[in-house]
Amino acid sequence: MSRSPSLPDRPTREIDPELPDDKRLEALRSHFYEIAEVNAELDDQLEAATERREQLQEEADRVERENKALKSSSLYVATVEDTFDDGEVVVKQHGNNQEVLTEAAPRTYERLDAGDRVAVDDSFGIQTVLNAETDARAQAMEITESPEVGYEEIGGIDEQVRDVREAVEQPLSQPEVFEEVGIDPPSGVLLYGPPGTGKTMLAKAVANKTDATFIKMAGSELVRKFIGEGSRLVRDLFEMAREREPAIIFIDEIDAIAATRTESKTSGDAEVQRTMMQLLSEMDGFEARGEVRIIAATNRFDMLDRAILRPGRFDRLIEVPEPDEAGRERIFEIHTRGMEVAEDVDFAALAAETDGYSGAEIESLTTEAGMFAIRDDRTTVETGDFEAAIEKIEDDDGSDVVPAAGYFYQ
Ligand SMILES: Nc1ncnc2c1ncn2[C@@H]1O[C@H](COP(=O)(O)OP(=O)(O)OP(=O)(O)O)[C@@H](O)[C@H]1O
Repeated sequence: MSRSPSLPDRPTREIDPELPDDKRLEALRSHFYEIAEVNAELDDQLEAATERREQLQEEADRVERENKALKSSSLYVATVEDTFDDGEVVVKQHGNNQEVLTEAAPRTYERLDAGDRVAVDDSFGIQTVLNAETDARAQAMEITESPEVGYEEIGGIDEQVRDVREAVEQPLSQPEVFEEVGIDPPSGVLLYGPPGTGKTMLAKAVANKTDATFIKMAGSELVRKFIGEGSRLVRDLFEMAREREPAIIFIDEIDAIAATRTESKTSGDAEVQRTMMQLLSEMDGFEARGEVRIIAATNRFDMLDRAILRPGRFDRLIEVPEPDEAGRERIFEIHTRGMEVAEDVDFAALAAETDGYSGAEIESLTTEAGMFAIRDDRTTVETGDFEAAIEKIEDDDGSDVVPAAGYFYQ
């Protein structure tokens, strides 16, 4: 923006009252001319300022119009492939991968680089350059600075907790131990087992214990929601983790991007392949002793492409099974800690009755029991409430709770 011009000095002149009249008149006249000149100069400046104000107002109106248009119409996300000196730009639209030569307004053009993501309208006019907030990156990743989950809140999988602490926590909290012994800690840890058994909790608890940033990305979302952006988001994920060290990267439902290759050659498959290749290359280029640890989880171990299990990738496998009876009893205790529970409620008996329940199912059972107490106008939850909750859950399911079907271990 141009600087405002400085104002001319105000002319001052002392006129000696002793001067003869004609000399005084002459002096006054020339003072008057000086003032008139300054006045003319100020007039010019005022005119220029008014003109500039009009320009700025026009600019403000234009930005407001653009803003409204952006809010009211749907735009498509595209990636800049190439820029040319004359303001022309090649963009590739996400989803259908259509490449288009378009033009960018000079102001927008100045900010564009190949690889940037932009929003384009129906006629491929570039409306805006996407920044970090509007970026898929922000939506695709869940970032928590040291999540509030402790190991003591995880029941029935003590052995798994110990394994994860050894493989993920220790390399972060005591890297010197690995250095002294001269070994690299496991590169990545894969937690596998049925849904709702505490895999996410475990990853969060490690982040909490090590004061690490927890960055979660769901494989299924990469494939469903961010079509065309998977490999870039995986790159961003690792970059983000490096920026926020110490960090735990948690890739949930990794089977969605790392499933065994199928015969079909649809473009969707190719996209998933690219995402997985990016993941593998990120892991291969990873500093094993660094301050970023990677945990992935899956309910479908049988579907995984073995390439991701090679040494230097997910080379530590930890099975997180459904809790056994003692584990279920512990989980009942954990999830009723904050509840008013009648003295005679027998968690061991409830555990015996809930064969096949996962941690997540026991959690919803305790909530359901609490609801029965509320319906009955009580603040204390009784055995009958738990029984009613079990009945309700099993009725809703149409049968006994069955362990998640369709996954197999090695
Ligand atoms: N072992 C457990 N001890 C205590 N609570 C548990 C346990 N497992 C699951 N839960 C409860 O269930 C919720 C969901 O568990 P979590 O998200 O960790 O499961 P998950 O194994 O990651 O499941 P998914 O495979 O479906 O992502 C937790 O927030 C917790 O309240």
